Amino acid sequence: MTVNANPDAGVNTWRDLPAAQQPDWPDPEALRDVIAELESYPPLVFAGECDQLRERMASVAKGEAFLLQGGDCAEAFDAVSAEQIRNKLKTLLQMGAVLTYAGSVPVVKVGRIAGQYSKPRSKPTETRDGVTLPSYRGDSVNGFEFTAEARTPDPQRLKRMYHASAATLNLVRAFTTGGYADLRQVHAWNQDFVKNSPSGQRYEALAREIDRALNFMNACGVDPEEFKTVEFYSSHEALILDYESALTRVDSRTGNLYDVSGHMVWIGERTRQLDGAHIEFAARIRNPIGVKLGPSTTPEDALALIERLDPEREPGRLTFITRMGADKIRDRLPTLVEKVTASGAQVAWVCDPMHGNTFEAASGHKTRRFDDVLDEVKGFFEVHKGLGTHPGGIHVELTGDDVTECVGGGDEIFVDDLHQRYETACDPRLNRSQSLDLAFLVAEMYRDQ
Ligand SMILES: O=C[C@H](O)[C@H](O)COP(=O)(O)O
Ligand SMILES: C=C(OP(=O)(O)O)C(=O)O
Repeated sequence: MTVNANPDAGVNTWRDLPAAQQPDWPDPEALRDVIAELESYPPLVFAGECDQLRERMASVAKGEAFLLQGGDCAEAFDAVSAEQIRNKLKTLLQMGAVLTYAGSVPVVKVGRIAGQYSKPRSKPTETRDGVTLPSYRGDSVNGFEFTAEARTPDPQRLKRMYHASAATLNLVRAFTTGGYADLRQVHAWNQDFVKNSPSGQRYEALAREIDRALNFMNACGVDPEEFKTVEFYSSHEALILDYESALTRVDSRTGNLYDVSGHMVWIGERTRQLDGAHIEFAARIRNPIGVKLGPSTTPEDALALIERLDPEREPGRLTFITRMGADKIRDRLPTLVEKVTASGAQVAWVCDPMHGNTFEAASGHKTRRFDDVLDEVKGFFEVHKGLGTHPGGIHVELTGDDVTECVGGGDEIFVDDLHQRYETACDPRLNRSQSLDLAFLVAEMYRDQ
């Protein structure tokens, strides 16, 4: 059970510090009313589930498990549909099955889902044809449409984020525990991918091996019930601190604070200032925490983050999600990993191969090359292999739909195809086939490791 946090519990200490990337809410009183209402809402997740994920992440940090974290760049209110949620989940489960088999380790499955509604932006405003308006900051803040009305931050959207997250999580829980996620079913989807897509055929041998392994388990009399459910967790960037702190509660078992808006939350590259509000907020809660580390991160930054967020050096508490770019990972990551390892901290190292590899195509679309994404993951594995440390997982922006946002992949998307189904509201995602491609290729890398 969690109960509302009283102000003395430390949930609001971030308010005294500079908070980057917060919206300019036009009406502070309206915001206060929304916060008060959110504070009265029931938790979206239980503190005990966050503890369980922290234990799973401890296995990742110790080299005994692999993290698969993925989902939309920005979830959208009008995409809270059974079909879209199912497609995303299905893709993640298919990727998870391949990685589990090839890596022979448990795969911890975490969605960028049920709360990923807020976006940090490079620029506070956007100008089109001489008109300047606030940038789109995610459906939790303002609308995507380029009109003054849509772009004005509206705190009522924070309540919509809560309800959209609740509806999504409800369906995810139903799918993952109600039989839809049965491993044999997931494997059958993978067999379809291998059989029916040109890129899938390259993975026929691996798919056949998985098939034989499942048949073997069956023949050994493994209880089919064992295959029926899957552990799946939610995560999002803890960006809008008024929302995150309104959903922070005291766990009645331990007296600790938990952000019950999601199981795991992460702090982004643009908001991880050591003396800033986001790190202060993250330091107060007991959820497993991720921090994004871009190419400018120094070993001193990483060690200071550990000191603030994981003073007890507890495996599972802190995950470093590196997003260096394919051209920098082999140069920047080794020193970070070396110095952190030498300090005795046991963090989980996870590779986000998306955010360091974005560029603008001639058509004006923001895109990423599948080959760069793959190369960053390769670099990540190489660095860890060289240092004898554990490549703990991948963090990917993806969708279960056949969008055309990233170029390349086995069923190749060309720059000229980008306009066909470019649906993201912010950054380009891997589509279903590119995501499965990535899973099979990462599985091969994990094996070689
Ligand atoms: O998803 C991450 C960030 O929100 C995004 O990369 C920022 O994009 P921008 O540079 O278009 O603002
Ligand atoms: C904004 C994001 O990433 P980063 O903080 O690494 O730029 C993100 O993952 O949505």
